Amino acid sequence: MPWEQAYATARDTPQPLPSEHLAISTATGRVLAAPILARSAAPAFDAAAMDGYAIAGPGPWTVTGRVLAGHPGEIHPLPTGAAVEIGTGAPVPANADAVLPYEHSHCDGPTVTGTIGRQRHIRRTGDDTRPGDLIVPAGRIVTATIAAAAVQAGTEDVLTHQPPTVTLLVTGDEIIAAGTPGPGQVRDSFTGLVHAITHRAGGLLSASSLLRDDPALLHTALDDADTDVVVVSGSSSAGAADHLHTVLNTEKATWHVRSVACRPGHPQALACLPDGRFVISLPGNPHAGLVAALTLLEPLLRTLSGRPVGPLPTTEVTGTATPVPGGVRIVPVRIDGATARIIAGTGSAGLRAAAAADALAVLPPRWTSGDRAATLTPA
Ligand SMILES: Nc1nc2c(c(=O)[nH]1)N[C@H]1C(S)=C(S)[C@@H](COP(=O)(O)OP(=O)(O)OC[C@H]3O[C@@H](n4cnc5c(N)ncnc54)[C@H](O)[C@@H]3O)O[C@H]1N2
Ligand code: MOO
Repeated sequence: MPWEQAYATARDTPQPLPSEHLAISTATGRVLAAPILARSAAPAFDAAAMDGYAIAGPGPWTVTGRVLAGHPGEIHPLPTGAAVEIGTGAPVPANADAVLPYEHSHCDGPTVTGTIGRQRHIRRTGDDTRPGDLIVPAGRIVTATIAAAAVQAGTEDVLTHQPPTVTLLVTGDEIIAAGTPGPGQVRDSFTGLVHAITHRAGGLLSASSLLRDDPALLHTALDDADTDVVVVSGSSSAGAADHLHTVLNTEKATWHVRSVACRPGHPQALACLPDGRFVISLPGNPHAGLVAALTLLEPLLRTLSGRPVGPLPTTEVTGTATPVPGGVRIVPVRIDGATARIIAGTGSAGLRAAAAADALAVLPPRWTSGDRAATLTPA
């Protein structure tokens, strides 16, 4: 399958997960399934914008009391010719015309004098937001600022898409989770990468384990994975220890992507189990696995989580790369202004070039230096 079609299939095959009500304080990072509307006005009452005196009518004024923010009890209307000392954020008595800041007023015993300027220094009820006003539309990711604006407007719970949950199964007899590899062993490179890409795409990596190359173990682990998506690293190819395709066929999975015309990463795959769980196969070579995670896992999770997947950015790419007949070559690049330069010495196993890169450029079959190419962003 062409690389572009594989990316579009991962993006377009799933539906966003159902929505659920959440307390706004726990909704940061979720995608809104419904707009946030103001439940109450902000400010909720006429409030002083300065410390000073609330005054009614023409001066001089007689000070009759003091109102600070959080004032308990009733606040009486201010008779003409009267003033109350007032603090910023305190409710302004009815009938007050303005707040005179301390620095624009003079107090002599019970009498205050001063000049009302152009500014009245009163924040009127609903000046910022009225009940029913749109705070943000559906589809936006809840940020801390959106959450703060929502509570300011009296909205304490929101409707958001559920985040897709992910299980990672790292296969390979040679793979170790930590420490220094012994002879023939390889330290796992995928758990951190899959965690970061899952998180960036709005998902949750809720389980992760290492599996020996044994089809029965893979079967059981797939059956037991109680998540929306199962990611399997390694075991994607044709070797005697590569069981994933056989196991998925036994499970009667539907293949959506099975081998992609790209290097690195051609054995990557996307399938769906009969119960609706998605399985993504990341080739074991770490650079190939990274490419596959950006090609299939990220767009799949973005759609499941309700995030829009816009067109990939493109940039002018310079340098040399070996073309892939009938497919795309994916290369790490350093971006310098409007141009991306290919980092030399890249293969499908090592990640050093990808670590030094700002992006991975997707070079089409007839690409020559200076042509534009789509880019993916490593996590
Ligand atoms: N006869 C063929 N052989 C291979 C083909 C092919 O088309 N025909 N494709 C090659 C390509 S391309 C890739 S990519 C790999 C894919 O291999 P698998 O997904 O089956 O993975 P393994 O064989 O288990 O491992 C390959 C390689 O990656 C290392 N690896 C695996 N998991 C991890 C991990 N978690 N962290 C770090 N490194 C890992 C593993 O040690 C191997 O070196 O197949 C080619 N062969
Ligand atoms: O996926 Mo393989 O070489 O294309 O690493």
